[in-house]
Amino acid sequence: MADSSAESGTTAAPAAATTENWVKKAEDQEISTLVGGLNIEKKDKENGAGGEAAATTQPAAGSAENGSHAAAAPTGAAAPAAGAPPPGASGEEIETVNPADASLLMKIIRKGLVESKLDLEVQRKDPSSPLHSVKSFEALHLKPELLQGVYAMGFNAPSKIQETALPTLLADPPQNMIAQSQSGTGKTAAFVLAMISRVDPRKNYPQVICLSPTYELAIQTGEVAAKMSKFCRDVRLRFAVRGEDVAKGERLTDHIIIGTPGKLMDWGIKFRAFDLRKISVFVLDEADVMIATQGHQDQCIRIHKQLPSTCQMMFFSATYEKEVMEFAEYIVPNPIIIRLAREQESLDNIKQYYVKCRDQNEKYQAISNIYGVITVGQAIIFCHTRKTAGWLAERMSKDGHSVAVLSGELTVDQRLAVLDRFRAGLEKVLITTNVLSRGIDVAQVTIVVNFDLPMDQNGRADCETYLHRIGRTGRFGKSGIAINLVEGEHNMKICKTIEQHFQKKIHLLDAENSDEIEKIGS
Ligand SMILES: Nc1ncnc2c1ncn2[C@@H]1O[C@H](COP(=O)(O)OP(=O)(O)OP(=O)(O)O)[C@@H](O)[C@H]1O
Repeated sequence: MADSSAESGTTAAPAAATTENWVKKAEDQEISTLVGGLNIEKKDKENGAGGEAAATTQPAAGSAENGSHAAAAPTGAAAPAAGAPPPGASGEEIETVNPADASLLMKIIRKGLVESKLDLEVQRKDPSSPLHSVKSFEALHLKPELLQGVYAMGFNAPSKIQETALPTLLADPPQNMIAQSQSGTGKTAAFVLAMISRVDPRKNYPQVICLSPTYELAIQTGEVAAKMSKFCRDVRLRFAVRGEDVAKGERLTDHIIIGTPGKLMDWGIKFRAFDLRKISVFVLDEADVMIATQGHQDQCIRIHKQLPSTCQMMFFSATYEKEVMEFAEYIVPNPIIIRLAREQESLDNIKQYYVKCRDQNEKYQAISNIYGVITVGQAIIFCHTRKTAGWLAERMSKDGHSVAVLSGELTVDQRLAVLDRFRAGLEKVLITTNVLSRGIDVAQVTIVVNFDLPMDQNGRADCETYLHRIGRTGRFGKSGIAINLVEGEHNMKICKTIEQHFQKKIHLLDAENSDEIEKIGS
């Protein structure tokens, strides 16, 4: 199939645009003097539009492999011609989520702290030793300039994980920590505060290093550090990321280095631009994303080997899988482990339906009918592949509906643009793939449609993805409706498996009860 994106002008923006946007974002946040001084934008251009940016932000895209580009928003879906049969699940790869991209997107679209009502679990070597917890930032006895920075960020009180983690992270003698809690609960702010607090600005050499899995994630963390240390004028930060270089023979005098493992390894081991043996704090952020990235784990271990035994190790992850914990235990001796259980999504407030469709045309018809009845609220439609998403968008657009498309080959900037438009209500319908199955909190979404039922690569029901697509947490506990388009016996089986798995009835939706949707859609 020809790649028609060029014709429609929707080809992914060059990587430099992404980079520029980060710089722009940093400037917007009044930290241009800090981040701007890094000259990222200029260096990227010199380096030919940041080749590594493409490597770090694009791996999920795979657009070169299958040659299909779905559109950015809203109508220019440049996928197969309208009327062409939509691809089934079998012939094509189901779109998978790149953890680094997903994490970045979540960070950017999140509006603030994710609060949890659930309990924090703490494990430590000596359970009888008292564990401090603070209810205010003052109680941490921070340097006044640092406290000023914290308040200037609008943080009034520590989040749940910060209450327990911060006293330990700041304690003397330093203690190692492994902390796990879902994205958005305040981990970054916690370790950044600890990093700044540990710096002795009188010593002109790097004392703290923080490893992030990708360029963009490192920049995000750097932005938080720059903001928080805004009033600590003698604390210097440096990014060790693509586009940043050290001159031959240069010895770094910055206190905190935030970067990706490859670059940090080059600077610390190959070029000896700083002495890893003088590092007193080592932070490993997004450890779960880190180990999902080829080669990063080994690089982290190589850096870690050079650190002194007295170095305080801080290890943060959003998940608590076996692999992550094995890595954590290798890197972090005698840690205090803090875990905050994830708030589970549930199907409690969701009415679930299925519509029997004989073929793709009937599926399309069902979608058109649903579109017709949404007068208030918005809908998200999930497809397996970006090809199907593009096909559906093209067809709906041709029929005069205004739809947005979000799939994996879009750059982060393009995804944000699509989401911003959708959030603003400029389109009623967002067509997407699994790239968005987690973390959607667009409050006004009332209808979720599974154009393709969630299944794994082997064609088995994927109940977890189903829950992520349509479930709501207590926080967003509004009622909603889920509609599953069921085509053929195999789909029907999947639908039944999902029903049994959650022990929640999925009702048949047909002409007799179609007014149900009208009630919810209005
Ligand atoms: N104590 C606080 N009070 C108010 N807002 C906070 C506080 N701590 C963090 N935040 C804000 O909450 C959001 C999430 O915080 P943070 O990025 O630290 O979470 P995280 O757990 O590190 O997320 P991720 O796993 O995605 O990196 C950010 O917008 C941050 O500015």
